[in-house]
Amino acid sequence: MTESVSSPVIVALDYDNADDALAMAAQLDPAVCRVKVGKELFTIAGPELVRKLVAQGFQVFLDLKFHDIPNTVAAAVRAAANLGVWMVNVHASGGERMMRAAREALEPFGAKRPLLIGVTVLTSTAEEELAPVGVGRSLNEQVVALARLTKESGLDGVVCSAREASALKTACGEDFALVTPGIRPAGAAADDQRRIVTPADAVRNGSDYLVIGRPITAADDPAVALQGIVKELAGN
Ligand SMILES: O=c1ccn([C@@H]2O[C@H](COP(=O)(O)O)[C@@H](O)[C@H]2O)c(=O)[nH]1
Repeated sequence: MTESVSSPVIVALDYDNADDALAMAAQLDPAVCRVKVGKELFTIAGPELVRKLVAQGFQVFLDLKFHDIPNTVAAAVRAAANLGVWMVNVHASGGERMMRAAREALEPFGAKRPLLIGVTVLTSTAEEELAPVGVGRSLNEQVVALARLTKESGLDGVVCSAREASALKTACGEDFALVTPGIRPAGAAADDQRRIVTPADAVRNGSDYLVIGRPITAADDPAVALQGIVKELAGN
């Protein structure tokens, strides 16, 4: 696995087959960006594809957002660590006992363990969608509360929108990693995302890692799109 990666970009390999994902990866440099395998690709291509990406030198974020009873989540996170991934995540709303079980499952991996991250509120969620699912707090309050719980449970950071990054650095400290999807270059379509931020603003707000899918993978030339984003960040 590449030890140092020059940009904070994590390219979301959201494809419905392994060949397309590997073709995209072939256009990427593991010294420049990381890659993310999510639910669609993992369901279709499974652990073999993850092993291939790791063998190619990529730091792989396995974005399966586990949410289950503590014993099941602990076992799933352990299985992810055995694949050699760099980062894995669980839903913070699974609660402290679930998150602590996941963290403890990684103890035997020592310094080689993946980063363990809690998902706060999905970047596709808008303020008005919280009340119907029983959340009475404001979106910002909910994100901060879940991030604090994630930190108290011993995890390394959270997934959030870069809109909340500054508040979370204040609430949880500089070392608490902020992983932010919902990144859109100026003028790009929001698609199904609701809390979007440009790459440069995300870094200015305090994001540590920028998860970017369609603005790169659906571009006419994905390598050029990535280069443009990396350049924008370098000028930051
Ligand atoms: O809150 C979240 C958590 C995960 N994601 C994932 O990130 C990418 C974003 O892709 P885009 O094409 O750049 O919108 C995708 O894989 C999501 O599953 C997220 O968007 N928001």
